Amino acid sequence: MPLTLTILGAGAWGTVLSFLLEHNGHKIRLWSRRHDQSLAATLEGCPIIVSAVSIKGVPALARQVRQIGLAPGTILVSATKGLDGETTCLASQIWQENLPEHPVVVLSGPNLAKEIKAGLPAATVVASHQPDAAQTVQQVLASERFRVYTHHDPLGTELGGTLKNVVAIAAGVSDGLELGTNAKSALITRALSEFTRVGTVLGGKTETFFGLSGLGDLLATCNSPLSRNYQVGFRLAQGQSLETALAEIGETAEGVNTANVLFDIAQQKNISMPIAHQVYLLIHKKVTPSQAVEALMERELKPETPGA
Ligand SMILES: NC(=O)C1=CN([C@@H]2O[C@H](COP(=O)(O)OP(=O)(O)OC[C@H]3O[C@@H](n4cnc5c(N)ncnc54)[C@H](O)[C@@H]3O)[C@@H](O)[C@H]2O)C=CC1
Ligand SMILES: O=C(CO)COP(=O)(O)O
Repeated sequence: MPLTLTILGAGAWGTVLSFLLEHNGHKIRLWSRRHDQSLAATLEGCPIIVSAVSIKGVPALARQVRQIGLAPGTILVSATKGLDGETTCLASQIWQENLPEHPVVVLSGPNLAKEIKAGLPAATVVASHQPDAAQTVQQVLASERFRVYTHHDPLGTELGGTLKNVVAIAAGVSDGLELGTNAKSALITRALSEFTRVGTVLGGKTETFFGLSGLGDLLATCNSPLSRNYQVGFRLAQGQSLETALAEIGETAEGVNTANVLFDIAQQKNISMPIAHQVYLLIHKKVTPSQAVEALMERELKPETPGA
């Protein structure tokens, strides 16, 4: 049955999600902070609200939506991949705190917006503690060009999509320095162990990090110049400053903020995150790209323990 749905955030991802939903026959109200639109009117009567704003916009927007109020049963879908700098919370946690009575569904997967916009096939995950809500979103969003899987681990699903952005910066550095395929394979594999380690401490399930929203998204973003986070790393390796790289990319690269928040989390919880640590040092100009590689290669020798 065709529905009227709201998408909050008219950036690259919000726009492509609206194309996918319109393709399935649904009517879309696309809200942007830049347009003179009433948020209350945009939300009214919509059974599903999709948020695709950058993490920095989520806390204020979630408070606004709470003040307006939603009809009982309205589902909130969070498509943001980031960590809030102030609270270290994920976007879905911010939404759930503000909308405690409403089902929250996390949407995350290897989903480079430009490929999906071009009509290329892709798959994603919708995860929630409320399986009915995840199934509803699956039915509404799935099509012959966008395969949607449900999942029961929203925290792990969202962490996979969020943590891989930091690794994508490192992968961009690796390619920018022309370190070759062996180096990048090692980087991606060790990074998967690293983010499984922090992800499970934060409450995600180990197996989730080996699925579409973990390994899947890691492979997509670490191997595609379409990834803005990869582009940040690539440009840093070519000698651009972070400020120039971000300005030229022009869209959100969540990995930069995530590296900062992750550094605080790793310190607080005493978790070893060597790759994320070097990314943090690099974006703060404490090491050069070559020094970051050297530091990773010269760490104390140890046995390999995949996934840990
Ligand atoms: N572009 C992609 O391929 C994908 C992006 N994502 C995630 O979706 C989120 C949005 O990314 P994009 O649309 O690509 O970025 P974008 O830079 O194209 O758009 C960002 C959106 O967030 C809004 N926004 C930014 N700061 C805000 C603030 N302070 N208050 C309110 N709204 C604010 C902007 O107005 C815009 O609508 C990010 O978390 C990203 O990681 C997830 C999957 C794929
Ligand atoms: O999350 C994404 C693909 O799944 C988009 O990656 P970037 O934000 O690095 O472009």
